[in-house]
Amino acid sequence: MTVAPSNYRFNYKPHYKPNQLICGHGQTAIITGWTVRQSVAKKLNPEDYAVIGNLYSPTRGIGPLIRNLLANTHVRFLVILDATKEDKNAGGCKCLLDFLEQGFTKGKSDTGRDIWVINSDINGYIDIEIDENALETLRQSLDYKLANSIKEVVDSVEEFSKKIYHKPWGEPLTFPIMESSPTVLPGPRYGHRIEGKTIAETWVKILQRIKTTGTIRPTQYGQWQELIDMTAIVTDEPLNFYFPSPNYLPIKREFINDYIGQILDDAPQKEGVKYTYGQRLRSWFERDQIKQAIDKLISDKDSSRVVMSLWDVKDYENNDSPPCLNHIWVRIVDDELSLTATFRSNDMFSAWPANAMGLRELQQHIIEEVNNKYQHNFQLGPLIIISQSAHIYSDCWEHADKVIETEYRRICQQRTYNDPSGSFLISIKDNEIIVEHITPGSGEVVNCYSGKTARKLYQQIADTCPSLEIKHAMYLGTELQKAEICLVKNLDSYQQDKPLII
Ligand SMILES: O=c1ccn([C@H]2C[C@H](O)[C@@H](COP(=O)(O)O)O2)c(=O)[nH]1
Repeated sequence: MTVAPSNYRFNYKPHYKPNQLICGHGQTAIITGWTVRQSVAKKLNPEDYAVIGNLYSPTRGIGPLIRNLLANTHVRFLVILDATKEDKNAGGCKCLLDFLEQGFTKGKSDTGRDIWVINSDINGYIDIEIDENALETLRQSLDYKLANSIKEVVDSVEEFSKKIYHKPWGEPLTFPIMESSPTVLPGPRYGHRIEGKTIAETWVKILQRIKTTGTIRPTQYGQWQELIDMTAIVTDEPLNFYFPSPNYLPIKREFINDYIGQILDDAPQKEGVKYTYGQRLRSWFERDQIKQAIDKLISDKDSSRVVMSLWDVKDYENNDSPPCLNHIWVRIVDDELSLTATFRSNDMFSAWPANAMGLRELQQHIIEEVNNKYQHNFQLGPLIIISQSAHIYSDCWEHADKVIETEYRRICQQRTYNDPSGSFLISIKDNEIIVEHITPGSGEVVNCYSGKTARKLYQQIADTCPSLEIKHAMYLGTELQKAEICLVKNLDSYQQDKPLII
């Protein structure tokens, strides 16, 4: 602290968000949270404050605020107005206070970038490009007061401005801003459901899902991108397998012919030779589990006990390559035989297509045997694969991106209108929007909604039918809004799927 030179007057120079700040000439920065900054400014003399600005969000706002403070080292005081309900909800002011009082630690952003995380119950971030020592010096150099009202802000600013002139705490500092375009989008980590007609189509959708929303994390094999408990449902893979032309799958038909034996056929146990799935299924537990499954279905086609186990409890001991495929379950419902396989760990780029084809072959083998012995004609149902750690290794990311680029859009353009949740017929009657929910097959009406606004109706429909397909749900939203416009404007021209004529 030094004695004030008689004519000191600072100019605050905002580097970030300049048009959102009210600048003055003092040494006190005022953070108004969600309170309108102009309503604070008009009670103060610009000679007494350095800057007045809002802080809405702890995740996006504290970073630029701190960058500006580092570039204006004459600011030695902060007054933080944490007054409104919005402030408490957003937590920005509280988080800023925690930065000053408790500091920060290195961590990761949502998209996996390194970042300084404020030591707070509230998520608050500061760019990693800002030097740690500079942040520490800033924390030590600022005196601050919390205010609950504009009056308290005015009192605190007056008190600070009476204080003796403080020397700037250092040279102004600026740090580069990394323009990173995040590659990972937010999304649920657990339990994705992906459906496709063929293994090839399902695979492309899997790659897209993991590459866009999977978590990037280090593993003993290097980095991978991962989602947990991904359920892939292949509905119509043909008997002799669909190989696209040109073939974008990571395997050829010849490889599959050989690989199928590894799932269906027994193999002798030899020391030092890795297990095969066939061996685990046919002999490892001193019984032929595939045969057991077939016999069980023949004796009780409705059984829900048709299970094959591949994980051996001894796999924890002396096995540095325990099986990835752990559990198979077969079920007949409505004369349709489905097979569900669970992998504890699944390399979705390189291994999943072969795993899926091998399992489809097993499913076909079971249905043939059951049909032969049972003199019945059970149909081939879906193949369902639950991949618990569904991952793509980093050395395949580029290749995966290429497959997504060329194939994913094409697959998305194949429009189908067969949402198993059914369809909705929208009309206007007696000054209300009427929505009839009909079954996918015979079109029977199973429910009816009515209301005057799209919002009320979409909320009801979404709550009642939460498994609607996403494109179908979005389409419904647009149709309901069209119907509402017709209702409000007294037009009797609403026709589902037809352009709105105003
Ligand atoms: O049929 C298989 C066999 C192996 N893997 C992959 C999954 C993992 O990436 C790796 C095995 O590693 P561990 O989980 O056993 O460490 O091989 C498969 O995806 N399918």
